[in-house]
Amino acid sequence: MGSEGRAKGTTAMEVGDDGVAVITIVNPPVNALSYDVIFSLVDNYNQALGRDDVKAIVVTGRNGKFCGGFDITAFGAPKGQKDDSRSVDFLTEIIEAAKKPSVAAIDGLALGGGLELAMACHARISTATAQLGLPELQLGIIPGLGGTQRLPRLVGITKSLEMMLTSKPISGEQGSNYGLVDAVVLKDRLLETARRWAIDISEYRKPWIASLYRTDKLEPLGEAKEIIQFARSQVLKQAPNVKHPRVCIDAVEEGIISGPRAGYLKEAKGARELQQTLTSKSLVHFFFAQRGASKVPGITDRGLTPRSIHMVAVLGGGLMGSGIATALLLKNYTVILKEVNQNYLQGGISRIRANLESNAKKGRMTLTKLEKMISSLKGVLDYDSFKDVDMVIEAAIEDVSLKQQIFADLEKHCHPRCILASNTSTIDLNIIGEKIRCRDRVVGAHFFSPAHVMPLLEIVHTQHTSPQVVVDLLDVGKKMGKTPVVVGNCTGFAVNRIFFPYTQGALFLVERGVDAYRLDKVIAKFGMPMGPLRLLDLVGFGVSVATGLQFIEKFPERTYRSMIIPILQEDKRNGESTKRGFYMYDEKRRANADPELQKYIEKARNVSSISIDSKLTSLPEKDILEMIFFPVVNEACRVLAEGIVAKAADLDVASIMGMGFPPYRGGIMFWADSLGSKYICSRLAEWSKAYGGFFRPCAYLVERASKGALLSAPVGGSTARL
Ligand SMILES: C[C@H](O)CC(=O)SCCNC(=O)CCNC(=O)[C@H](O)C(C)(C)COP(=O)(O)OP(=O)(O)OC[C@H]1O[C@@H](n2cnc3c(N)ncnc32)[C@H](O)[C@@H]1OP(=O)(O)O
Repeated sequence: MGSEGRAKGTTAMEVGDDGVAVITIVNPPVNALSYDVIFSLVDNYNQALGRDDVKAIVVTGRNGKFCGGFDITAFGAPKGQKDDSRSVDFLTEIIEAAKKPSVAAIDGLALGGGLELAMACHARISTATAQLGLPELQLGIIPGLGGTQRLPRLVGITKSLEMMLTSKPISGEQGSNYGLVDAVVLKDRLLETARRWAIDISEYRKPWIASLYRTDKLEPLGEAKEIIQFARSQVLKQAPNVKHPRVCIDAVEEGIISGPRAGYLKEAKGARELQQTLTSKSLVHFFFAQRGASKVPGITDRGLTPRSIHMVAVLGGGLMGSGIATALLLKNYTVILKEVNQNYLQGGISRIRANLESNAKKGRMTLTKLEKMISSLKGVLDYDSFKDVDMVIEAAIEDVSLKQQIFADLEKHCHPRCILASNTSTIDLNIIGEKIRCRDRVVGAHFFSPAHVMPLLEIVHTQHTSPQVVVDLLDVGKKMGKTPVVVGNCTGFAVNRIFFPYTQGALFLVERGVDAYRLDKVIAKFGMPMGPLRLLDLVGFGVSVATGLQFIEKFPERTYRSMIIPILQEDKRNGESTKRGFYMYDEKRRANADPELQKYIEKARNVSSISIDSKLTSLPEKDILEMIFFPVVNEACRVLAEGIVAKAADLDVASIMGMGFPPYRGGIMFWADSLGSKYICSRLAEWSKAYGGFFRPCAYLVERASKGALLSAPVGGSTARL
């Protein structure tokens, strides 16, 4: 709460000769509204309102950032009743209802409580690039300082619901088009314009507007009800497992039907209750876990600064390589694409162009920008131009000797500081770099398909990789808009290691009599984008067989050997690409159940001498979920215990961004801890007795369970491979 110890942020007030008090929020890095900031803001406001030499007030934020919203680190912190009402009421009572006008001068960002503060002011002046939004729903809560009431009154119900339900901000420029912003100015004119505007309001040359009581932007009641009903049906379809989007819509609706005061009260109650939910705690955990993922002990704490990377070569123009090249071009890197022949090269370039064009079609860039990006791409068939590149990302097929040869060639043709990265998803990097001398430059840059869309980047670090190279790649990853997770070197690294048991568990259950389509439905209902069998179809059986072989070799004692996929392959069923796998696919790539699947499953049972297990055929949903996800938790525990990741939260990020684990469950380890290590271990032990090694709980899990300890509590000892 900040009343004890050092204050967490403050505000500064300066009164000018023009009679304007400028109150500046000072709480780096994003000027969040901590309780100390709120109290200081209230105190300065009261002073300004009481002073005879102050005619009007301008609120702004230090260092080009208006305000990043309520201080998320203070969520759930104990606070007295008095503090609560003081922080909620001051926007309406002290700012909006004051006898002196307020103007918000916005640069950088006005998010959450920051935008709510700005909306309580009587006008908003912004730079064109500032980001304005109410992203509270991404944290499992709703706006709590009047946002659900004021935003619809400033931009209309449709736009406000879109902004809140997607958590996406709009720019100052767009804000001006929608009516959220009163004027857009250059950064160096911001304060001056806001001051003048404030004086103009106080002297009645500009309107004195209280957003809460505006109605001119609201759609007519009948239309409003339809919009709200539509939004409600959409969130029920898209986010059935969480309630905060519905609470948000309810608060908006209350304000429209019963007036802004009633809406405000409904919002305050909803916001307070939602903060205590597991959903919100999970999403807040994910927020900090994402930011924590790029803080790697022993690497990012050495004071190294990233070197500048301009030119990147991508080796291989297949699906992965072209996706990586697209992602680089989108962030203005110069890219060299190398292929083995003209045909493949042309194919790669066409794929990149198609990716960029699809971005342009969605209105994300102009055609001029697209052409400029294409002009930053050079296709080559040899290494002649590699002497100038700062980083190479190899994205050739998963063939060890081919990759070894490529890296040996790269060492000859690239300058000695060039970073040599491989996009391999499973192969040990020490083997890939075996034939070269400069192994400190070798690093894994594991992107996920499609690379220009998927947000995760797994940075794989061997015992030879220099910390500087990891720091450089972290910087490139962030500039590409990815969330990087740094992991140690092993078969499958972190993501594929924990992903593998997910599909294996499904094959195990199906072979023993669980209905394949029911299984997928149960997993999708839990919140995964699709069930494991649909996923196997999507990825293609070739990839899963290749990965499976690596796992059988490395972890034979716990790799489940199912015959279903090889038997499907015998009939040229390779998944979605062949229009048949576990499902059959129509022209529109829609997956439909295939009655013939049963025939293949029965054949697999015969070949492996497995019979249907009557205990499993009518397994309740809860047991299906646990039998699929507990082996994943078990493998995640091994990855943590081996020091492949620095902390459990990294696995939460990896599972959400790499596997599609629902973010509102906080990630695989956070979710597991919500169930308890004891319970998970006991279930695995029970299944392992009945069904063998695939389910056997690992030593780490057994140890945590015996103490009733959290799986995410820091790991002791010196096993770390980072
Ligand atoms: C009552 C109200 O209705 C409730 C609210 O306001 S809830 C809060 C609403 N605000 C938000 O959701 C914004 C959350 N923040 C963000 O989206 C992004 O951090 C940002 C767009 C502000 C900045 O992004 P970026 O420049 O990439 O920097 P980023 O690394 O994310 O953040 C910088 C630091 O600020 C911290 N931070 C960002 N927003 C914060 C906030 N609202 N509270 C506390 N810390 C915050 C981050 O944790 C990070 O800390 P670290 O350096 O120790 O890791």
